[in-house]
Amino acid sequence: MKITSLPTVFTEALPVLEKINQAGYEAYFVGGSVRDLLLNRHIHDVDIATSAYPMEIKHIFNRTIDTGIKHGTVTILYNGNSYEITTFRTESGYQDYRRPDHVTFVQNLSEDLKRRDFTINALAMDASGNIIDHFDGIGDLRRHVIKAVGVAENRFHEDALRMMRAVRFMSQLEFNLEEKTYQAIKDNHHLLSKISIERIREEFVKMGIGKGSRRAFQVFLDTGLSQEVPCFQDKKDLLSIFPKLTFNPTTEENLWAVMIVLLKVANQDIAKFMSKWKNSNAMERQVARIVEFFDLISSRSPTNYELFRNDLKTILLTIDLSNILGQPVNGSALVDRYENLPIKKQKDLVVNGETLLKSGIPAGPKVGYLLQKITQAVVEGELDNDLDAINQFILKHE
Ligand SMILES: Nc1ccn([C@@H]2O[C@H](COP(=O)(O)OP(=O)(O)OP(=O)(O)O)[C@@H](O)[C@H]2O)c(=O)n1
Repeated sequence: MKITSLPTVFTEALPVLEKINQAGYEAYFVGGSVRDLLLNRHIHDVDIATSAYPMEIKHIFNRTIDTGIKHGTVTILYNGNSYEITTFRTESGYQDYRRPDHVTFVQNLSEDLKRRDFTINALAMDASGNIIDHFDGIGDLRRHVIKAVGVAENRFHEDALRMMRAVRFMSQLEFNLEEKTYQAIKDNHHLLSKISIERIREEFVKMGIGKGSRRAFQVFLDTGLSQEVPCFQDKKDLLSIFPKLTFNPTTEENLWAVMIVLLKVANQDIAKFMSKWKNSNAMERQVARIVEFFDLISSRSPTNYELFRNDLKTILLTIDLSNILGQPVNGSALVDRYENLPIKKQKDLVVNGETLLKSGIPAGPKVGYLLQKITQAVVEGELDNDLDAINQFILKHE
């Protein structure tokens, strides 16, 4: 197969391939970019594989960064873009089912393609647009199948994360798992426990927000992979709800929001669950806001109006909460309600603890009690956020 019309991301990178070729070495576009080109999907960057050694690449290009010389990778800067160029290699010395300890450079592309995870990822393209496909990756793209290169079990023993990648691609591409690949995951799911949660999380999130997430979740459960993820170990029932949802989360925040709501419905410890994921601090803060926000919605007694943020509005508008909360929830009505709140944060209230003390309320629990009553009445629209009105209200409730 020959591709005659290439997107810019490739045409911009063609001179890089040509320069390597002119120096007497082979060079190809490889991996996800070739797969996505054939699927007509958006391509964010291209990776290059070559017969040249890293030192030779450093001679050919002026501006280079030693990204992973030991593993054969040099990043080059060319015409305002950066490209990762990796020497053809096989991987050996896998210990702990993680990344290889050392790699062996090889002189032909064929060996390099053989070590890759799935047939659809073992494609290469030369500078003239010819596709090199030793494992019928093109056929599998047509059949919508994720199939391991060679013996599936071996691929997963080399890198157990590949089992998560399989379900992630299933979701992103809306593909099926080839039978032997599926069986190999089922037989080897326990190997996933060797992989760090950070690497699992990256694939889990991609799986959770892909178009085929619900089918992928089912496989994540059925193969036993979910059992190997610490926070899901005792949550089979909870996870089984996911494939039945009537919508797909499309952002990471939405995915966590769905998880949180599911945990809430099941009355489970959200903080414990979330801490096991080792999310970034920023995501943790976002998650905390989502948790409090759902508290707000389900209890219908808002206490902290600062929690209402535009980004959370999206969740309300895009997720069918009725489905997960098991009670009718009109997302847009809730958005309207919160948007039109007389006060959106505690500071907006014309009184606070100090002003109440100054007006003669004795120090003690009464202050907090009154403040809460006032806030609630203002939020519910029963009381104006006005000093006179509030003073009248205090007289009645003292
Ligand atoms: N555990 C892994 C990770 C990667 N690869 C190979 O390295 C390529 C590049 O990997 P990566 O950039 O992580 O993923 P992509 O397949 O490019 O997918 P995406 O960019 O969508 O994440 C893959 O296509 C695959 O050939 C592999 O064999 N095993």
